[in-house]
Amino acid sequence: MTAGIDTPDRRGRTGLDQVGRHLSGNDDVRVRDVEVLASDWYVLRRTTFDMRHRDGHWSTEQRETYDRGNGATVLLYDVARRTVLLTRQFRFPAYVNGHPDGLLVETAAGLLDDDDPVTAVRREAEEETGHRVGELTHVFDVFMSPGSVTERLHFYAGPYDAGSRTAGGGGLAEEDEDIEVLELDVDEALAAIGTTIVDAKTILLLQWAALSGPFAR
Ligand SMILES: Nc1nc2c(ncn2[C@@H]2O[C@H](COP(=O)(O)OP(=O)(O)O[C@H]3O[C@H](CO)[C@@H](O)[C@H](O)[C@@H]3O)[C@@H](O)[C@H]2O)c(=O)[nH]1
Ligand SMILES: [Mg+2]
Repeated sequence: MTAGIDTPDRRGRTGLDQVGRHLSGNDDVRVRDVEVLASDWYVLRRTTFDMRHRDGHWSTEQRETYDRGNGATVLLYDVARRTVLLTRQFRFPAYVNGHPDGLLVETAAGLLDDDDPVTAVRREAEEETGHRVGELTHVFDVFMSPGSVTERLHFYAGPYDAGSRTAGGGGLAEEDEDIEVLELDVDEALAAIGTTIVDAKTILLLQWAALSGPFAR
């Protein structure tokens, strides 16, 4: 009996070794085995598969994949005041990989957990920024790091103003989240790309907003 495989682990999960075994969309890929290497919080798997190359020969490959589920993110914008509402929070993976203090400026975002993307993005926007988003524009759904991380991130944008504010934001105290809410002039935010704004989802949304979204000229 193994927790997470045939009995629930401490997060209630079973069947963690079944994911990916039955893929059938690509005749040139045959999955042979899935091993769970780690599942303390999210799940790291090693998958062995046969792959037919473009010249016709087959090889056996192994790939590790890190599975945190999927996520959703939203750019909150105010066209009249030309501002965007962002967050700042400590991100250990960025800190350990060269970011000077690990405090990343980001659009509000979170994992879907068991919700659909629209429900999840409304929940995260309110928890993190304290604004209840009304209308939402779907922008695109994107693989953020397709060589190793399974996540597909769902992108949205929606207006905010003084009237959409319901609470202070800042994240969930019970999850120890500590999230600062940051209102920036959109031109200042665009100018900060590559220096103080180095989070991919945030850059994608800011550039979309300037090119074809609410701040397009
Ligand atoms: N105990 C524990 N908690 C964790 C761990 N990893 C994450 N958490 C907690 O899990 C929660 C995740 O918060 P969300 O707001 O749902 O997700 P997110 O980390 O903001 O993710 C968003 O941004 C990511 C980075 O751009 C995106 O990858 C993701 O899709 C989403 O948009 C946070 O409370 C975080 O502290 C862990 O290893 N252990
Ligand atoms: Mg979050």
